[in-house]
Amino acid sequence: MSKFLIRGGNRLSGSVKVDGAKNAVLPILAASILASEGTSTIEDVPWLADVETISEVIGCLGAEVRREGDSVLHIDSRNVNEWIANESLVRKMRASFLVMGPLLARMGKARVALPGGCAIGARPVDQHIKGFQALGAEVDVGHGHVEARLPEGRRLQGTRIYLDIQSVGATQNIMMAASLAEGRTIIENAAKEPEIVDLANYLNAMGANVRGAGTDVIRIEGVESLRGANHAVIPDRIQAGTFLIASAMTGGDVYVEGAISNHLKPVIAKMKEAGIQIEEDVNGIRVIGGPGNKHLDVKTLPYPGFPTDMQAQMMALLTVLPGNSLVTESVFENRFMHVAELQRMGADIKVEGRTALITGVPILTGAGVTASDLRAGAALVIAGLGAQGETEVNGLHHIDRGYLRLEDKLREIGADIERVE
Ligand SMILES: CC(=O)N[C@H]1[C@@H](OP(=O)(O)OP(=O)(O)OC[C@H]2O[C@@H](n3ccc(=O)[nH]c3=O)[C@H](O)[C@@H]2O)O[C@H](CO)[C@@H](O)[C@@H]1O
Ligand SMILES: C=C(OP(=O)(O)O)C(=O)O
Repeated sequence: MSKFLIRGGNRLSGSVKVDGAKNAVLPILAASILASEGTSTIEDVPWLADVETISEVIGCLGAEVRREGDSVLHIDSRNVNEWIANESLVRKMRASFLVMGPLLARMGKARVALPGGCAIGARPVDQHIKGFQALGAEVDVGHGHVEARLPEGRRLQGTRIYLDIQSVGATQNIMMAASLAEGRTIIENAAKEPEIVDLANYLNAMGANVRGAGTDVIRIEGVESLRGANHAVIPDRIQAGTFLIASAMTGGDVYVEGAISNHLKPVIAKMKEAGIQIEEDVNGIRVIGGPGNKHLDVKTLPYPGFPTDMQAQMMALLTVLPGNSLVTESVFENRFMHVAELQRMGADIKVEGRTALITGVPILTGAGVTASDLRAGAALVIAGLGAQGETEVNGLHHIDRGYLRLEDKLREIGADIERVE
């Protein structure tokens, strides 16, 4: 088992480059199996554990996935001929469920294991299923699987779908399926995340007709077939936000190259509110100083609200801001697993339901801690960078799902961090 050893206290400084977004590339690779002609070339692909998993999932369905260099993938999906996704791979990663919509549209039937919950919540897929049913599929849920079928010889039928929750994954799965449906589909109360826009851009490059992505009404005119296309993945706003907060935690001066400030508005606004200096330009974001001198209230919400995927990292920073800060997690019901670990490092946090009250302490102290999920892990690394003494972060497989060479990147900007086996 590997772990990070972090000796806290170094001020971070310099420039760090953002990779392509994990949460954009996963649906894009799922969508690539919609192409019955041509090949896709996807650039700025971060070769993360999750990206490897989705590549294996589509590989088992008959797609040929070839890596070129560090960040390019070529996908040939012409021979996709399987309709059952590999169960052990799906169980490994929830986002594998995103192959359900494309498979159903391409093959007329699909079976994918129920992804189940994880450390942050139960994470049901009822909105995905509601979408497939509205598009004309018969859906059975049982024995740990979701199976969807179209009547013999029929295509999915365009329809109007109102999502009860602005679910990112359900919006993506329905968008992908509807791209090959007969007629027009309208998704109302759709999620508006930048990763949805990126998926729509890729689908449109494949020959789909998706309009309105990034708003809460998405219109999709179905087409008969899609072809492979070239696409460059958007920068990872969560990785970028993690570096911004890591720098602030150490009172550093870091330029996060490639970060799109428009995608990070709520994070930047909160950091400025805490008294941290942030400079934005077209090529990136610079954060100067920190950790800040004023407590904050933060509530997670669907985009463009404060991202739940930045909640844990922000909480790490709040542990050392003066006064009482409040964090309300409204997207997932159980995303406070990092609290107990931050407490081990001296943080003063009380949790009541979905709200955490954080009373700032002057400094955290290094301790042995364990990541329970991806962003909890990032929060513990941030805490370790600012803490006095040595912090040992275990559970690195969670962190590796979403951060490429995190320790190398942090070391390049001055952190004292190493991975030991
Ligand atoms: C791979 C990926 O892109 N993951 C992101 C995606 O996850 P994911 O797509 O799973 O998140 P959703 O937006 O679907 O989930 C939001 C909320 O809706 C609930 N829900 C969702 C679907 C459904 O059918 N029924 C239902 O009740 C979930 O349990 C959760 O409480 O968006 C989340 C919210 O921004 C992020 O934290 C994840 O990092
Ligand atoms: C929760 C996350 O990912 P996933 O939906 O893949 O679990 C995340 O990226 O923070």
